[in-house]
Amino acid sequence: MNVCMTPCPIAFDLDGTLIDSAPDIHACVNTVLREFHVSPLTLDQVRSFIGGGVEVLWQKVTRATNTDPARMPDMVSAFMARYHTATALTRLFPNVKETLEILAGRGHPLGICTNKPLQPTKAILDHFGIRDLFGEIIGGDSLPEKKPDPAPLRAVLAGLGAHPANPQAIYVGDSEFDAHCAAAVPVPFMIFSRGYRQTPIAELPHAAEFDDFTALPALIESAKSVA
Ligand SMILES: O=C(O)COP(=O)(O)O
Ligand SMILES: [Mg+2]
Repeated sequence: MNVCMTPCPIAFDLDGTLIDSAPDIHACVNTVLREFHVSPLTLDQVRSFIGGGVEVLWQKVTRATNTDPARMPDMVSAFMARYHTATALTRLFPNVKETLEILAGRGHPLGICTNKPLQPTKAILDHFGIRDLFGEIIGGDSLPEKKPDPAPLRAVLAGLGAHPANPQAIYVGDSEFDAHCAAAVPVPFMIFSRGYRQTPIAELPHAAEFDDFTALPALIESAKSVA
């Protein structure tokens, strides 16, 4: 696998990595379930459904609530109508903004590769005043493919100036979708351990693990010496 040459492009996942968005997604899901006269789900349930994008989320919601899958398109539409304004309960994970500013200040081109649709992605980045830090943003509906397919991450890295056939870059994320996507590109994957993954970290391909964003710049620097 290629190693990162400083200052290499760095792509970030969004939900469960930069932002703790599960409370807003949970509230939004339950508002729609209420509208459709379906019993609500817990925050832990909804958090465990995040990572694959909106369709995967709603497949899991309809399964967990024993809802007729034929109702899913209407529920997804009702959810999407609310999703881009669902920012009130979302927080940046600690030290995210400071760390992004440090990495940008060192010259790393930064990007976002998320399965979250583009409109709510841009809305939440604007909400936190961090959208301008990212030179390329690919959402779950930007391309026909979603993570774990490598196409979205390849598109982000190409947009950040990485060589298409030889991307010397790093991906930072929290989930199974991210780990397998990075392995398929391939680029080294750094996993944020406080996110929404369901699998033990040891079972996921990763180059490094961290639980506080203040540790990330040093991990990225040390990736230069990974053989
Ligand atoms: O919206 C989702 O389900 C996942 O979003 P993420 O790719 O930023 O984790
Ligand atoms: Mg995620």
